[in-house]
Amino acid sequence: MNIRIGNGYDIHRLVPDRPLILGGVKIPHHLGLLGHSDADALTHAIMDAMLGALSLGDIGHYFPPSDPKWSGANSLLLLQQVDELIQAKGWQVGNIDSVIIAEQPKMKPYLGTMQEKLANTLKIDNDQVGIKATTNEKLGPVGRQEGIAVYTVVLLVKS
Ligand SMILES: Nc1ccn([C@@H]2O[C@H](COP(=O)(O)O)[C@@H](O)[C@H]2O)c(=O)n1
Ligand SMILES: C[C@@]1(CO)OP(=O)(O)OP(=O)(O)OC[C@H]1O
Repeated sequence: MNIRIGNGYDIHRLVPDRPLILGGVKIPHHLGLLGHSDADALTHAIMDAMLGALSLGDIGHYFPPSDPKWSGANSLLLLQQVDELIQAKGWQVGNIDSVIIAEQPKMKPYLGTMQEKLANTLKIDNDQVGIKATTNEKLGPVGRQEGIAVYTVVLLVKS
């Protein structure tokens, strides 16, 4: 088989005094995402989808939240490591499709820069990285702006 598909999901709580980082982009907002690392839920969902596509477990296995080494970690650097892992097994990213679910702030002005940063990290073209945003129509914890969630699908192709 020359293609494999994986899906990823992540959610992080929105709290004061933390940066809001998604796809390696720092987004101005009065709340940020809580986590052991930089809490970049978009990059985390992409890594989980890449690992899932090859049945390689999840990011917690490679970067345990209990390990001080990953405190404040830049998730793009973790993504680079996951990419190296799949490449060593003979695979590369074909395309990514992600949706960020956030009531606020508006993501649209930052989606292009997220796309560029993720594509640069993975050494693929920008048009191989799709990122969309939607609100949760004020429903549930995401709708109450208690957190931001991300769903991702990744297609891997044999290199
Ligand atoms: N955090 C968000 C949420 C949405 N958008 C953009 O607004 C459009 C409409 O969103 P609805 O949830 O009301 O359907 C959406 O298609 C995005 O273009 C955004 O930028 N940031
Ligand atoms: C990358 C890690 C490292 O602690 O980041 P966290 O900020 O803990 O985020 P989470 O998505 O809960 O789990 C993944 C972890 O492996």
